[in-house]
Amino acid sequence: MARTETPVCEFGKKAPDFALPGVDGQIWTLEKCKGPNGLLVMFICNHCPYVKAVQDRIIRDVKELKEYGINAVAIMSNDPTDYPEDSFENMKIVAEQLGYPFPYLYDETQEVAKAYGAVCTPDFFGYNKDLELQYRGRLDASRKEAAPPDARRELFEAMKQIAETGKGPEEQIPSMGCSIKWREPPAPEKAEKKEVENKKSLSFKRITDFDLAGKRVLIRADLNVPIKDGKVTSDTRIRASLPTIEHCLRAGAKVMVMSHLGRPTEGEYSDEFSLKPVADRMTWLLGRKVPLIKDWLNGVDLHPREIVLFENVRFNKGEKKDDEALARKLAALCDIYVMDAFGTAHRAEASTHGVGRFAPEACAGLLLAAELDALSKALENPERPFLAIVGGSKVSTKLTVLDSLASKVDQLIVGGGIANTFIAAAGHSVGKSLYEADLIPEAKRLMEQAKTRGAEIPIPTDVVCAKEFSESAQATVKKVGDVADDDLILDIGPETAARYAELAKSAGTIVWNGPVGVFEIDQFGEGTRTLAMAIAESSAYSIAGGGDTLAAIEKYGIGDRVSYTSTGGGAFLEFLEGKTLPAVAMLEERAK
Ligand SMILES: Nc1ncnc2c1ncn2[C@@H]1O[C@H](COP(=O)(O)OP(=O)(O)O)[C@@H](O)[C@H]1O
Ligand SMILES: O=C(OP(=O)(O)O)[C@H](O)COP(=O)(O)O
Repeated sequence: MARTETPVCEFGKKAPDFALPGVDGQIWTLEKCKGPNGLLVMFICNHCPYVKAVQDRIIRDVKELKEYGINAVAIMSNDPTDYPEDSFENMKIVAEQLGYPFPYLYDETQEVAKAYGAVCTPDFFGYNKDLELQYRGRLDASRKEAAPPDARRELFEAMKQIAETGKGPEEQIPSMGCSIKWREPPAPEKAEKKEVENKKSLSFKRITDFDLAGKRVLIRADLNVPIKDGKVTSDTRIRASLPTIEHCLRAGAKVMVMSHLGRPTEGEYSDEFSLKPVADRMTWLLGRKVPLIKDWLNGVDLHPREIVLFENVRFNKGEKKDDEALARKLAALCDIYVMDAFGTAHRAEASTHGVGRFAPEACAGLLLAAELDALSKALENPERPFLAIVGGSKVSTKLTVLDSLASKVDQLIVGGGIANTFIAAAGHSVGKSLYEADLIPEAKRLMEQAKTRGAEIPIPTDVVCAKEFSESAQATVKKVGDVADDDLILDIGPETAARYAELAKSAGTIVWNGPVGVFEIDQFGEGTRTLAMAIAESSAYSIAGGGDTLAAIEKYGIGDRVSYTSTGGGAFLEFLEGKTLPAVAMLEERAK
């Protein structure tokens, strides 16, 4: 999502005409849209955070401007292929839900955006009664977050002035937003970051090798996303899974999607780990109902182009242990099994591995194939110094990969529960913090090993502690040697964060998995925020991945400044280690 600013206003330029379909079923032209004293043409879309931040202000301003004889029209010109939230169907839903008081039009060919010279969403064009351009500035000081309620209403004031005098203000501050998603992007950035050619040819079947019409297709996606109060708080993994799902639906398949969520007790249903919020979010993104099926092991009847989501695979006994009987049951549900869960490809479980051994056909989905292609290319010849940042809470999964990772990278920094284990290994108290006592000897060995190579795994010199794990807990910065027995270390301290940020700024390549603190709670998020900003500002090629890391990237708004974001965390660390991921090994085996 590239951030873009609008150019200066070309005063007097005439508004290009158009005839576009609206969400109300009508065709709208410039003449039909215009008000007695002028017209506000807005290029907006559904998915862009800059638009979402001001939707309510746009509605307010448009309503009030009508009183001054100014009408408004909104045009959506994005290619929805990679942004299904922007589909015409979803435009209808958004317009209805928010009660847009203006026509919302779909510019499918993108010709209208090109004729206007629109660059981003939101991009505002304010015209006087003769349809001459008088304003090309922003709505107000909002960016991805809404500006304070008393922020100057720059767009409103300018349009009011245009209604009254026919002229816009001299001083105009450009609008900022996500770039328009062009069908044939000229953007070198996109080519550089996403269109990675497949140098290492991977020997497995791909979904595009099959005729899917009428076939029962079982897709294993990784929809393990953060959820709070029954709502998905970061849907990046869901959106990344949609191209495969939409490909299958378009091809006329009967589509069954399965995923895990969190780590529930196997064999037991629990509301806490239900995929219900995910089904709701998918319904919204796809613009069609995605029913969640609770009892699915014995199969479901579907028509071609129908889709269902199966309830959490980890509610099934035997899932984690890759139980053969369970895997055979899953395999019997389909004609083609599609492994698309890159984030879980490092797990040999019944739904990621066993099922593929027994299904009539097994292949990789679009996401899995794209991730493997992109990561192989990006890591082929990394620019040095090569820095890895490993944090988060999955200590046993991640600490054990550090061994081979340490020999691949020039610098390794640790955070979260992993750093706590290293702090304990260095002989300090970690109080009641998350750490893995069993892995202290391994952490000591890694530190020794790094020293003999003349390298170092630095441990934090200061940390942020609390007495309890809660949103209202008080944060106290302490020297690492001063942690009390009843303390929880929940973040790296400011001195440590600044040191790590310097390393990030001077790196040639950065891989980042795992927040370095409990970033979901603001008072323990400063370490992760500092590091995220340093990654964003660094000229290094940066790769970041992991369910919660993606959420942190979203929270700190650096998505467009990370070179490549992967949906995998542990999976991409293991891939980086050089391991063949079990799910990929299974696909390769099936292709023999
Ligand atoms: N010091 C800490 N103590 C407890 N939890 C932590 C700590 N630091 C980070 N975390 C938690 O780790 C979680 C992310 O860990 P993980 O799942 O390993 O990352 P990812 O999903 O990006 O691979 C976050 O929810 C964060 O709150
Ligand atoms: O979130 C995931 O991994 P990640 O935290 O390493 O990104 C995957 O969905 C795998 O989940 P798991 O580590 O519970 O097997």
